[in-house]
This record gives sequence, C-alpha cells and structure tokens, in this order.
Amino acid sequence: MNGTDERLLEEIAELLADPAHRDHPLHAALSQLLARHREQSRRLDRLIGIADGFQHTAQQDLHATRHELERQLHRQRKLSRIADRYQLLLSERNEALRNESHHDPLTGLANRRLLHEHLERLIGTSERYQRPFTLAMLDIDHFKRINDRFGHDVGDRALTQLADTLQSTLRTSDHCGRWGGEEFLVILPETTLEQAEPLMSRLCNRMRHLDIRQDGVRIRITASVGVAQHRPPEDYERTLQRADEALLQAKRQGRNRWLAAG
Ligand SMILES: Nc1nc2c(ncn2[C@@H]2O[C@H](COP(=O)(O)OP(=O)(O)OP(=O)(O)O)[C@@H](O)[C@H]2O)c(=O)[nH]1
Repeated sequence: MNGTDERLLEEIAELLADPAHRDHPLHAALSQLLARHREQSRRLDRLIGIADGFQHTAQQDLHATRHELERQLHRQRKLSRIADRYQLLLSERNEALRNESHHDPLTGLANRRLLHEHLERLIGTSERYQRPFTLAMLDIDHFKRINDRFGHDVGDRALTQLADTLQSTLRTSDHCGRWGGEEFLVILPETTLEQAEPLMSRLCNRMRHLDIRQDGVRIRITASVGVAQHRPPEDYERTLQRADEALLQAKRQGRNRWLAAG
C-alpha cells in the first residue's frame, strides 16, 4: 500500500471517529468496509512476509548448492589433471619399455626382435605388391682378437662406432640392427641385389676407415658381408639363411669383403 492510500484510510478513519458523522446512513457500512480492508491488509502483509522468508531460504539453498557444485567441479578438474598426468607418465613409461625391449642397449640399434618385426612387415608388402628387398648380414672380422688385445671396452667402442656408421650410410627407409654379438643385419626395402652392390662396397670401405684408437694406436677394423635378395616365394628366414651362407663364404675367402648369395 502506498502513502496516498494510507492517508486516505486515515482520513476515512478520522471521519468515522468524528461524533458529528455517527448518525450518517453510510457510517456502519463504511466502518465494516474499513475493518475488513485492514484485516485483509494484515493477512496480505503476513503472506508477503512468509513468501519473503521462503525466497530468502530458497536463495540460501541455491547459493549453498552452487557453492557445492563449484567445489565438486574444482575437485573434478584437479582429479582429471592428475589423471592426465598419470596417463602421460604411463604412456611415456610404456614407450620407454617398448623402446628398451626393441633396442640394443649398447648401440641403440634395433635388436633382433624389432628386426623380425620389420621383416614380417616387409615380407607382407613385398608379397602383396611384388616388390624386391635385399638383406645383408655383416660381421666384424676377428673381433675376438680386438677384445683380447685391447680389452672389452675398446670392443664395445668399435661396435658403437660401427653402428653409427651403418646408420649414417643407410637411407632412412632402410633398417639396420644388431643381430647378435658382432653381427649386424641390414634390411634394404625396394632394393635389388644389383642396386645394393654400391652400398655394400661403400659400407665395407667405411668400416676400414673407422677411427678407433687406444693409447694412440689406431685399431684397424674390417667386416665381411653376405648379401641376398629375396626370392619369392621363399620366406624371409630363407633369405636370411642365404645371406648368412654368403657371409660364411666371404669369411672363408679371406674376410674384408662382401659376397652375394648364389
Ligand atoms: N666387446 C664386446 N665383444 C662382444 C660383444 N658381443 C660379442 N662379443 C665378442 O665378439 C667375439 C666374436 O668372436 P668370434 O665369434 O670368434 O668371431 P671373430 O673373432 O669376429 O672371428 P670371425 O667372425 O671369424 O672373423 C667374441 O669374443 C665375443 O665375446 C659385445 O657386446 N661387446
């Protein structure tokens, strides 16, 4: 109720209270109307009070709920950040484990397991698209003598330098790895024996020029290599075997050379 209404009601109440109007014919009806109006106003005020109370409580509830939601959201974000970090750590660890299980710890080259995986893939594509590939088995000559004369550490250094030379001589699409001991396998996809020949000469040449020194003495290293082109429908194990036979032949013929499998 606004101020004008209040004043009007007060005026009516004053008029009704005035003895001069007590006998007026509308006096009783106006008195009742005024009393009823006041009663209704009181009820309305009470209802508004209750509604305000409800609204206040509802607002407090809303505020508390929002606060709780924000708290949970914050917790969830934190948890998800932790989970992301954990996931990243896990995948890095998995990657490191995979790397360790596929690489030779001394030279960092692919180990025999990874070489087999490359060969499995290669034989698949080579059969499907009838593409050639060539394998070369390389073995350091008289490596035992190097170990015996200069020590195992020098032998290890020779193996790592040879591995580096292999990697820098090959194309990125080729693969090489440590087959075992002082034996290395070179995989040349999309390559015929004829195309592999210049590379074999270059490899043998680079082995001869490895600069490995001990107490000022240069240690001369040579390698023998057996090379075989895959002959469909043979499996890659057979190609490996032929490369190995050629390697033995190269050793028998005096080492420090490469020989193609017959
Ligand atoms: N330093 C070092 N030596 C190794 C490693 N793996 C194998 N060898 C050595 O490599 C030598 C291989 O000797 P052999 O199989 O007799 O062959 P070789 O002396 O190279 O003789 P040919 O192959 O016939 O020319 C052994 O003395 C092994 O101990 C290695 O990781 N580090």
